[in-house]
Amino acid sequence: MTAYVIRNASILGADVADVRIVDGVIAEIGTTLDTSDVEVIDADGLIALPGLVDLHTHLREPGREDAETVETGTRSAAAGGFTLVHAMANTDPVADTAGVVEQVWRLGREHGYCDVAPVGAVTVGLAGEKLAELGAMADSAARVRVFSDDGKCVSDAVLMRRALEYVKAFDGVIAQHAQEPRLTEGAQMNEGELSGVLGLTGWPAVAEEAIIARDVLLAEHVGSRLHVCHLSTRGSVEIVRWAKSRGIDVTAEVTPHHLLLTDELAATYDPIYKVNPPLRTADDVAALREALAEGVIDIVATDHAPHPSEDKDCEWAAAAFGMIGLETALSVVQHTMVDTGLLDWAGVADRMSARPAAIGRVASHGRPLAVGEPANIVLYDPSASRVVRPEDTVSMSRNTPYRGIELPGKVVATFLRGRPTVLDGTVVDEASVEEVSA
Ligand SMILES: NC(=O)N[C@@H](CC(=O)O)C(=O)O
Ligand SMILES: [Zn+2]
Ligand SMILES: [Zn+2]
Repeated sequence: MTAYVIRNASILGADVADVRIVDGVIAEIGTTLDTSDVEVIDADGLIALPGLVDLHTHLREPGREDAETVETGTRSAAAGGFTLVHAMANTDPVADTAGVVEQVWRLGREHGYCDVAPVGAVTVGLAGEKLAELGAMADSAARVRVFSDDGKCVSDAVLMRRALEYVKAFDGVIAQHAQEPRLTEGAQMNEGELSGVLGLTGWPAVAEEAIIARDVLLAEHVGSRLHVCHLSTRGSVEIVRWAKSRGIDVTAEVTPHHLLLTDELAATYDPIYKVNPPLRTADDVAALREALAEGVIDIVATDHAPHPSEDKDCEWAAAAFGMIGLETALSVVQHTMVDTGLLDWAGVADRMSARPAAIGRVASHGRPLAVGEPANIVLYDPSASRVVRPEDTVSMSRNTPYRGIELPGKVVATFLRGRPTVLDGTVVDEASVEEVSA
């Protein structure tokens, strides 16, 4: 394996140092390291962060390979600075057996752009009727620890209780898509004054908050671990804050789009802004940013949801919910959290690498940048900027809500166990990379 010295990187946005990578591991960190017999990566002006970890990615394979595959989705992830993504279970077939999760895990290993940790479904076929083989998925080669019916809510309280109880045996977590189904029948956008004006059925905040309130109480009752997917309202923040103050083992994520965009975009009737949960108000956005800074919201997760143009380029009511996000996540977090003074780069590393790995119980990612640790590293230029163009995306799908928007920052390089998956801002093609040792 090629050895590297990354020269003059600002480690977590602080001290400037050189980083030596040998055999996939951080071998030395210091100033003016010897560069004989290594490839030198010039990181002047760049920030070094630990490889990012996404707890919520839709890779679409198996079943919707016209939207994304494990190969294209992990390329997109690498381009965004990620070294591990958790692949959501709402595929076709659903990832509700050891066989399917092992297939997804194996595809991730084969393509090698970033690691893939499959999420297992909570219920068979996401149908919300009976528990899937949680234990078999946990014991499989994929070692599943995160279970979710994402896209659908586990709305039956008894099933949710059973699932929370079951995963305790292997330290798993239930990641809930908090959406009370009866309160959101036919829902199209955030419920408020604007939904009335636009004539689109509203998705009230209470539909999210009621499920989160129920679930934190269930998690407390059975002494288990709950994770809240894509939390989107001020009221949800207050419930999670209350639950944490009681010692309930709950964690929560916010997406980049909910940190930046608001429901007013629905007035365009452009379904690029149609997402679940819906874009909320500016007041919600302010609450989400503060909660992420404070740590009440633990992590940023992309909810990268690729859809082909035929599922998005149609009238609002008929369009699919979801937007892509892997390649813009770090830029949106810089814009909303760092450039606003709410979070420093060490905080970004915590919310986008260390904590998501900890929630997913993945020991080999989210590690500090320190000697002896696996060389999962992203080099990021915070002074760069770009106007987002859908045609520049590495993802197979083009449904980015940031089209035409100027965002700061650029991922210059990503290293996965010492092997560059991105160099000079470009994904390193498989053919030209060295074989990773198994
Ligand atoms: N977020 C979305 O709007 N869509 C997701 C499902 C989900 O995350 O709930 C999808 O799978 O497309
Ligand atoms: Zn969801
Ligand atoms: Zn999702």
